[in-house]
Amino acid sequence: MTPASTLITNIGELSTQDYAQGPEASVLRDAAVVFEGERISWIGAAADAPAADETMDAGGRAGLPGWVDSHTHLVFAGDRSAEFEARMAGESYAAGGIAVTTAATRAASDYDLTRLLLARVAEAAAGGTTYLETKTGYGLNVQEEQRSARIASTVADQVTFLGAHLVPDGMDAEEYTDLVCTAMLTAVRPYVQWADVFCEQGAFTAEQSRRVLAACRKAGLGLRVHGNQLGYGAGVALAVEFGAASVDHVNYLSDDDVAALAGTWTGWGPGRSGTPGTVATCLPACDLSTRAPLADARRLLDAGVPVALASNCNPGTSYTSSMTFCVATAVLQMGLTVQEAVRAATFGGALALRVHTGEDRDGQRAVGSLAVGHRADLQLLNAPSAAHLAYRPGMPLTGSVWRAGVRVR
Ligand SMILES: N=CN[C@@H](CCC(=O)O)C(=O)O
Ligand SMILES: [Zn+2]
Repeated sequence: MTPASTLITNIGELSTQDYAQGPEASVLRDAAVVFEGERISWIGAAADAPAADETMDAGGRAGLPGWVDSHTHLVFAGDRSAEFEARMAGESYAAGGIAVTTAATRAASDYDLTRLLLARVAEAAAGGTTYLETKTGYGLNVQEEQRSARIASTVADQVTFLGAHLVPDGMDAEEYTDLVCTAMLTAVRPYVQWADVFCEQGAFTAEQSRRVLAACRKAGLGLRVHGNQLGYGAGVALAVEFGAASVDHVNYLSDDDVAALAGTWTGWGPGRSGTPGTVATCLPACDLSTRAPLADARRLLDAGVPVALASNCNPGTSYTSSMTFCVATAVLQMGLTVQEAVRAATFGGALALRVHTGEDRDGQRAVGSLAVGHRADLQLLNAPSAAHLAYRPGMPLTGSVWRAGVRVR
């Protein structure tokens, strides 16, 4: 049973990602945290910590918010390791592989799809992920997209409708786009908070993407876009035009794309209130698995665009939910500092999902940073500092993990 209050003390380095007092003040030494139920009730110097029902000594280990994985595709069945092997032998990635997963997903029972999803979420939690979004997109007809959305909504923190992932075999692209915007949208609507579109050659054109985004916005959904993954294109511009919360992949960006994203953040700053703009979500595990150029997160941050790091866990382009792998790659190969990478994988993801604030909205507490009133999502590393995530890549550094005050590892 979870005690009413828990004190975790002797945390050698606590990266709170709470910029209310500025970035420097967000890393505490010799710190402690108190959870009451699902929320953080106290945070500060270990020497000043109040008593609690239960105490845990962190032994000088590092603490940080649980990872917020803002981009996954976890509702699927089947295996595409042959496609991966072919890619490693020189084939290039094409959106058409999605059809293989669609066939396997449609053939799976509700029980099997739920079991697979639960196992993937448990794997992510074991790696320190305490909040995650997942998408539909392997059903691709009204009944199957609704089924994916329904199953996802029982397990994931947030669900995104991605009916516009690929035009299924045998359907005309225009007719399918109409279906996504009408009957399919109505069928999934009770189960989802967001809509997404794969705006790319081989998937949906800019015009089709625009129709999907307009219909989903009218239905009251928040928007996100898979954009600029396989080449330069309209994804970023559309995301900005529609006020999307994020545009994801962003491997091929023109100067205009970067400037447009930066423009959405005018008047907003970390630690201050204001209306957030469009987050650029980088997916390094996907870039490596598709042998694509790593998204230029350094350029985005330097231009003033907040970046999220996410796993994009899916069977085609990124079959891993390891956020520690993404963080290590961002530091070692994408030019981010350790704190920038940790921030992108915690606060950045929360910003992309609009759960970064401290308001207790519909039972939703802020995640992605550690402060009084936020959800008690904490991970302790088997290391004295967050730097070890990149200093010792591939090592089993995830120690204890709490999600909403409950120990999950
Ligand atoms: N790019 C589009 N969708 C997924 C890949 C889906 C698949 O190939 O199964 C992605 O984000 O990479
Ligand atoms: Zn994706």
